Amino acid sequence: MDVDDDMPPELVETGQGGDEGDEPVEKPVKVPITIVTGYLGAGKTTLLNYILTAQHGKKIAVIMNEFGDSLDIEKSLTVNKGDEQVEEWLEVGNGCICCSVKDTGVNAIESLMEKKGAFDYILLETTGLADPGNLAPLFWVDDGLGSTIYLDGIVTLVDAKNILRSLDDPAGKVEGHDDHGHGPLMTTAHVQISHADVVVINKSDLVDAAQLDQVKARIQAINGLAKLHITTQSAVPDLEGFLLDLHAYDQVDKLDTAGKGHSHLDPTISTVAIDVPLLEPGQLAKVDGWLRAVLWESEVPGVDTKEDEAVEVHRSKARLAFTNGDIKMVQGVREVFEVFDAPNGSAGEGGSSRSGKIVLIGRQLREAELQRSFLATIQA
Ligand SMILES: Nc1nc2c(ncn2[C@@H]2O[C@H](COP(=O)(O)OP(=O)(O)OP(=O)(O)O)[C@@H](O)[C@H]2O)c(=O)[nH]1
Repeated sequence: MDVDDDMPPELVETGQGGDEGDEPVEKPVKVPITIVTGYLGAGKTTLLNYILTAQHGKKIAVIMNEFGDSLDIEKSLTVNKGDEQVEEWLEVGNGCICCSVKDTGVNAIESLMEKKGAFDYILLETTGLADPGNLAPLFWVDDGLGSTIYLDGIVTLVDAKNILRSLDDPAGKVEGHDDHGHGPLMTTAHVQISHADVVVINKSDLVDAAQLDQVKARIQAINGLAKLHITTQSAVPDLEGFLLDLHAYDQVDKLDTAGKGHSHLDPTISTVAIDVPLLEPGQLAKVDGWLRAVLWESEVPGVDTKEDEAVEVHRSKARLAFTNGDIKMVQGVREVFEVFDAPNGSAGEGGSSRSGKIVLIGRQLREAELQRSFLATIQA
């Protein structure tokens, strides 16, 4: 990797005390972190090696979560910074970083940056069995906590030859999602795709055009929002916008699902889009309440949902337009969601500012029912 050792550190020292007069207030530059997930053998290591050798001139920390069979108390984090490889030991309670590190993971990465200097970018490779929905909220740290890292997005690699089999293989049933023994099979492959902001369909050399189309259609049926890239040897054409600088959690740029999630090609997970009319400012609380019912309680307000029909939302995004000209956005992963003002000058999706949309990705999402429930709630 081409690293200029004289490159100024990106982490600007925070000013001490408040009496510097005209001194500009120095704030730490936040370092984006992308979570790279994907089934065993999909090509994650190939991707990370590809990034480390690409001539992009950025200092990128690649954190590989070495995960063996045993539940060791310590896991090795191998961090590649330029030519230098350093080993850091990260304490975890048990299991892998994704399910047990919680705040420790963020702290460990921050202390690593303190010791080793700032990176432009951090890529965190998860184990093949990781459920990114457990990991993302840990790195989606509240601004108020003053973290020096922020979650930029989730990239999922899939193996074009094996992904359809993985989605239908009962051996891959994901743990920690209670469906009361009902409902179609949900595998680790499902949750890795449903949470993804970018899906890289790798090993495209091992399938023909028709098989590739089938893979694409199935993935889009699950996650109608993710960007898809087709690769061999994990060679993405560029880094920015493909793997880095995704801003998947602090912007809502496009909510164009174009009906992709409606195909019912996947029995388990779908993407639904709910039209949101122009809202009065006072209706925001109702929208918030509706989202809480759906995301927190797994309920669809006004619908008597049977236990085995409970909704489970993995990813949510929304754009809300108000009569006073305000545009608000919603970002969510599992039950964690955030409503924020659209960045200045952004209409959010380049569309009309007089209407909005809520897009949900998850299990048991019945679009017409959700649409009716939403309208009834905001009009009540
Ligand atoms: N044919 C083909 N093989 C590939 C491609 N990309 C990677 N491979 C090979 O597939 C194997 C698995 O790739 P890895 O990058 O180790 O996959 P991984 O996702 O890191 O796998 P785990 O560490 O087991 O989770 C390696 O032997 C790679 O050389 C590709 O596009 N086509």
